[in-house]
Amino acid sequence: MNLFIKNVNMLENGELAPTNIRIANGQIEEIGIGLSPQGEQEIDGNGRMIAPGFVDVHVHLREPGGEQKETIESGTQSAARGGFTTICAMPNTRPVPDTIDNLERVNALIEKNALIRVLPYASISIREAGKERTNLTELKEHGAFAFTDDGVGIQQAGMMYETMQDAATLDMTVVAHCEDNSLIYDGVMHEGKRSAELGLKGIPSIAESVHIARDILLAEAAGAHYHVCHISTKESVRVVRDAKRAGVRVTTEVCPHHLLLNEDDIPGDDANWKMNPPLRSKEDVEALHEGLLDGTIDFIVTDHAPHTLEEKSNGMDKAPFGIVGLETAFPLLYTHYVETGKWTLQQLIDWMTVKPSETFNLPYGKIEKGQTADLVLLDLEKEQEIKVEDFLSKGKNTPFGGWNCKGWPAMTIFGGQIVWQEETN
Ligand SMILES: NC(=O)N[C@@H](CC(=O)O)C(=O)O
Ligand SMILES: [Zn+2]
Ligand SMILES: [Zn+2]
Repeated sequence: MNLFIKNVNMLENGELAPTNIRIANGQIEEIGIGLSPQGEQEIDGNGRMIAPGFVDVHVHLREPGGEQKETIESGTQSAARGGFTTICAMPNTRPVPDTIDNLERVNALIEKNALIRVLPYASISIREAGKERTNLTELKEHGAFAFTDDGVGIQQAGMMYETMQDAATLDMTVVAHCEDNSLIYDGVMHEGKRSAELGLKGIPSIAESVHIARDILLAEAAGAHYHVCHISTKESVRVVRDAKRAGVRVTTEVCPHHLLLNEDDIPGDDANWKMNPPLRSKEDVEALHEGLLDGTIDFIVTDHAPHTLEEKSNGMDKAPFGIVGLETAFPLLYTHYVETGKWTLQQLIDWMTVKPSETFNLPYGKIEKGQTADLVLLDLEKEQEIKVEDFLSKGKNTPFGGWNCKGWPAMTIFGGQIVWQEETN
């Protein structure tokens, strides 16, 4: 069924302007104020905003192997509810997509169960164990989006360097979770004032920044595109900024929670506040904001990391790292930064659509004639509390439960099909 989306507002040069969109055969066929329906199914936007479907290159879907936490089906439902139409699945699953067979298994599961586009990462090392490198050429041929061992850092500089050399030849990106294991000291939160107050072990900032500095020099030598995951410290921002100035092909991403929260917000020994990297200091958060605004940080990702209620009820010391994020990212950022005038709506939309797409050469994140019709209708006026029981994700692990936000997705369209819409009564 073709769609005619009428009475919507679209960003044009930073301003919202009324328009209509005709969708045929899954693609955007026409955009314009003067259009009228030609027998398509009509959707009345009622003046709400239409944006490109969001793109998130950092999502943990847990399948195969972690289906009690999330599945490709529940994770993509959650993504659709959050307004996302393209997500990239991290490879810290069981098995890890580290061989052709294991990657093809993921491809088959995506084909069968995904509601939106899922692009799978393949790993850098076998089982993400950091011992033996995977065959990047084969994994690229079988559809790997990029290469990463997210969840752990690559400890050996030599392994990272060889990976980057291969990736440069293959024109692929190396995506890095930066964490030097010799600098973690069994920490469960940021090492600072708050960890001392709570009597919990801290992860120092250098565990991240030292790895980024090392990798930037390796990327320069190898001539590879190197992308830093979930940047969180002020030193990391400085190092990436300097590297960009020096002409190194480095890009990076930041998560909503690292922009919105700092260590002082952690109320106590509650694992809904435990994630990797941890919530850092106020100064770190300020540096992340500066980095985003000056282009050092390229875009926003959720690092959606679902875990079970049981695992997360074990306190900071024992619970796994990670929080969910797909269903709260846009409302949280819209409410706290666009509504308050700190960012423009265009900036936020770009950081969630066209910027990640451009960084990874993906043909998504824009509303243009001939583009695949991946769209989200946003109700910027709708105000509602974040209720974990409403999440379509199996993961309910978030520190944002009970927060009141504006700017909720009302409908998500993927490839010209409605894949999610808010319940109206
Ligand atoms: N971010 C997290 O705290 N956890 C992630 C792993 C990761 O992104 O490093 C997970 O897989 O649970
Ligand atoms: Zn990570
Ligand atoms: Zn991650």
